[in-house]
Amino acid sequence: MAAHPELLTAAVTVAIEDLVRGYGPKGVLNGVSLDIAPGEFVVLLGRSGCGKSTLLRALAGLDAAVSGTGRVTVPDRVSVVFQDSRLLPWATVIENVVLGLDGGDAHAKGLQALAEVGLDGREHAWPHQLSGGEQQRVALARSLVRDPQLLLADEPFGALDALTRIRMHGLLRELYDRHHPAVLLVTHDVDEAITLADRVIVLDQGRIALERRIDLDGGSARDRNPSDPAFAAIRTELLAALGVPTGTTTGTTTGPTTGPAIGETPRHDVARDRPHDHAGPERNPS
Ligand SMILES: Nc1ncnc2c1ncn2[C@@H]1O[C@H](COP(=O)(O)OP(=O)(O)OP(=O)(O)O)[C@@H](O)[C@H]1O
Repeated sequence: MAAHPELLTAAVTVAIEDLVRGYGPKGVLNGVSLDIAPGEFVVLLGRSGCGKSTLLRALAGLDAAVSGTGRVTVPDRVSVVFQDSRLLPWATVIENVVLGLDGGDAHAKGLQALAEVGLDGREHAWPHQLSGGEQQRVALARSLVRDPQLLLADEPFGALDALTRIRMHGLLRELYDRHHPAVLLVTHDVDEAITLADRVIVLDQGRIALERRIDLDGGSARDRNPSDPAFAAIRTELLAALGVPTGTTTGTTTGPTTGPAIGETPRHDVARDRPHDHAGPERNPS
């Protein structure tokens, strides 16, 4: 979908108007309208198959094969991070980060981005020499080096172990606070959504079932603790919107060390099965 920069105002970085998408006769998105403000961190939450990735792919311009109507307005600089890092195996870390980047300062920018994700000194490594978490750090560096106005992230931490995932939450928030792009992040994980988002959108059967602003932060410091009763209340609300009864464990219980204590509501992952492997054209892999 083409960008329409003339329509973007200071108040809106993304505008989605009555988006309908389907594969063949199958309806996937059934009229989604959503605006994202500049610098707003929006998390899209929903069960497997509800259309999260389809929406994200529409914003990334990766839905050429999908029929539909509606209008999507995105800024010029959009970066995408997927669940797998999609690094080129035959290119070094720095080559992956700066691939396609113009300008004589590309290398320096790449090194700076790698330092920001904690990988200084690893620029000459090959992707296979990195852990999964490190590969996702490279993917983040590759997206940030392009100074995106919009960062799209499709379950970027879904394949990582619980501890690495928590570290990546911290890193992503740090990078976000420094660069402040608008973000749309897709996840199954309710606690991840509450931890990261300014606003959570619950998608159900291709429609927005709930929009919830996350207003947990008192002062300037961001301190969201899954054991906090206010956090737990939002979790209950989101789970209800997802049709999950309170107190029910519905999937993996990869509880973080900062997560609920024993006896409290367990971590909820609303996936019913493994996420799909989204094969298809990759116009803008970073
Ligand atoms: N390339 C495709 N061809 C046909 N159907 C597809 C294709 N990609 C997705 N679908 C279908 O569209 C629906 C929505 O898929 P989508 O990947 O957007 O869901 P999702 O919410 O991201 O799921 P998950 O959390 O499991 O990744 C699913 O029923 C899926 O089977």
